[in-house]
Amino acid sequence: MENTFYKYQGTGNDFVMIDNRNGQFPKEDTELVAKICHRRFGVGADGLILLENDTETDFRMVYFNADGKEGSMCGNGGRCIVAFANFLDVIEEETVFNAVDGLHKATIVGDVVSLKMLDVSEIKEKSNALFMDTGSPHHIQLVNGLKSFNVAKEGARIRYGIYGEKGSNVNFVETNVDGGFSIRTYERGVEDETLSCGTGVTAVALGMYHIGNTKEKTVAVKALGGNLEVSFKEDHGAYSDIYLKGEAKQVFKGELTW
Ligand SMILES: N[C@H](CCC[C@H](N)C(=O)O)C(=O)O
Repeated sequence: MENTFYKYQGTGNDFVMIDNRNGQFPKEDTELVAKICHRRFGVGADGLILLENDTETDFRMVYFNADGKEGSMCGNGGRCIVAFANFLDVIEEETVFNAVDGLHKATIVGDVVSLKMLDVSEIKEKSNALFMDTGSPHHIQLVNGLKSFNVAKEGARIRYGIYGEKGSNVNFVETNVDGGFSIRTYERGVEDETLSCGTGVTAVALGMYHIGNTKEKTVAVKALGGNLEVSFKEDHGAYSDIYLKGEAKQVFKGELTW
C-alpha cells in the first residue's frame, strides 16, 4: 500500500509520518505537503516527516513544517520518528540517525524516547530574552501569567518583528513551584502556537540553567501537551550530551488519496 501514512504525537506535537524508503513520496510538492498537514483540507498535523534510507546511519529524517517547506530540526518529530523506526523494525532499542542538523543518537523504552540533541555553544543574551539554536532557532522570554498569555499574538509579533522573514520560534516560560518550568511556544512554519516544541523545550532548559534560574542539569519542562525532561552537561557555557526525553505515540494509520 504505497500511500499509507501514520500519525504520531509527541506531547501533543503531531506529525504525519511516511515510510519513504522507496523514495516515491513527491517531497518537492510544497502545496501537497501543506494540504496533507491542513486541519480542514487534509489529515491535519504540525508537520510531515519522511523516514528515508541513509548510507551511514539507520535512517534519515526529512521534516516539513505545516506550511509544506522543509524545516530545521524538530525535537518532538525526532522522538516520533524513532518510535516509527522501531515500529517498522528498522531499529531495535538504540539508534543513530541523520537529520537536517546532523547525527542523532536515541533510545526507545516502551513509549518513551530519549533523543540526543545538537550541542549548543552559544546562548545570546538579549534585553529581557535569550536566543539560541538547538537545531532550530529559539527566542526565549520569561513572562508572568503564562496561562492567560496571548502566545499567538506576541509570538507572531516577535517572530516577524525581531527576526524578520527567516524568523524564529518563540518560547514563553514561567517557573513552577516545584522548580521546573512551564512553556508555551509559537512555532515558525506552523505560524501559530503548538502544544509542545521539543527544540524549544530543550532551549528553555538550557536557557534557565544559563541564567541561574535552576542549578539542576536535569530539568522538567511542562508543555501544554505533556511533560518532557532535558538533561545535559555544561562546561564554561558550552552544552553537550543534551537529551530530550518523553513519550512518543502512534495514534492512527490511513491511506492518502491525493
Ligand atoms: N516542533 C519542532 C520544532 C520545529 C521547528 C520548526 N518550527 C522550524 O523552525 O523550522 C520541535 O519539536 O522541535
